[in-house]
Amino acid sequence: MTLVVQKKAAFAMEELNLWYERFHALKDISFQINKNEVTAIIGPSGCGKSTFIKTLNLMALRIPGVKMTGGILFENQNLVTDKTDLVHLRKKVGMIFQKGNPFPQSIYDNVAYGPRIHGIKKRCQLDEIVEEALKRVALWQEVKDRLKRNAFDLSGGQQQRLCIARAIATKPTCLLLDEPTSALDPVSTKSIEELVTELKENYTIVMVTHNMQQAARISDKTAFFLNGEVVEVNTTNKLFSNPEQKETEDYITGRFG
Ligand SMILES: Nc1ncnc2c1ncn2[C@@H]1O[C@H](COP(=O)(O)OP(=O)(O)OP(=O)(O)O)[C@@H](O)[C@H]1O
Repeated sequence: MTLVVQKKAAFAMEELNLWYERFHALKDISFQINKNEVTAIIGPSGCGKSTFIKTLNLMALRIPGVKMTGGILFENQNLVTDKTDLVHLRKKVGMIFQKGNPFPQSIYDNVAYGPRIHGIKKRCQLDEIVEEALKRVALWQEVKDRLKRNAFDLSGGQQQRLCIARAIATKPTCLLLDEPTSALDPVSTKSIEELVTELKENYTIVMVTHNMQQAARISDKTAFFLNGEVVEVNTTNKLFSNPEQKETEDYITGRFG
C-alpha cells in the first residue's frame, strides 16, 4: 500500500481496519488529520470513536484479540505494519482520558514521570520541565506552593489539567483526548476547552467528544463515525451547517444517537 500524504498531515489513515476477535469495529477508515488543528471525533455510542483514537498510539494493540490492517502513517512510518518504537510513539503522542487519572503520587512526580522515564535525572532540569508544563496548562499559580501534595487533593478540573501537563512534559507533537470533559462541571469544562484551543498552536489535537456543541466550539475539523465507518470528515463549520451526507444531518439534528 502506498499512502499519499499531504505535507500538513500528522496522521494519514488508509483503509484502516480493526477487529476485536471476530467483531469488525473499524472499517476501511481513510482520512488525514492535520498538524496544529483540533480534530473532533463524533458519533453515537459504540460507533468506534474510542477504538479509533486508541489506534493512533497503538494502545488498541494491547487488548488481547485485536487485529489491525491497513495504514496509519505517522512520521513517515506505517504504525500498523512497520516495526514501531512504542516508547518513542507514546512520547510523541500523549493521551488524556475521560477522567483525570493522575498517579497516586505528588503533583510534581506526576509531571516528572515521563521525563524521568526518558532518562532526565537532574533535579534542576526536572524542576524546569515541571514548572513549564504546569504553566502551559495554567495550573502553576494554583499549585506552586504544594507540589509535594498528593495529586488526588486537586479538584476534578485541576486533575484533568495536571494530566494534560503530564502528557506535554515529554514534549509530544500530538495529544489524544478521549472525552476529556465529560466528568467535569461547566466551569472546568470551559477552562479545558480554552486550553485545548490554545494548545493547538503547538500540538495536533484529536478529541473524542459526545458533546456536539463542544465539537462545534473548539474543533477545526470533525469526523463523524457510524457503525465503525467514517461517514464524513469536513471542516467543523461545514459539517454542522451544511453536511454532505444524510446520515450526518440525521445525527447532528438529533434524529438518532
Ligand atoms: N475490548 C473490547 N473487546 C470487544 N469489543 C469491544 C472492546 N472495546 C470496544 N468494543 C466494541 O467495539 C465497538 C466500538 O466501541 P468504542 O468503545 O470504540 O465505541 P465509542 O464510539 O467510543 O462508544 P462510547 O461513545 O459509548 O464510548 C462497540 O461495539 C464495543 O462494544
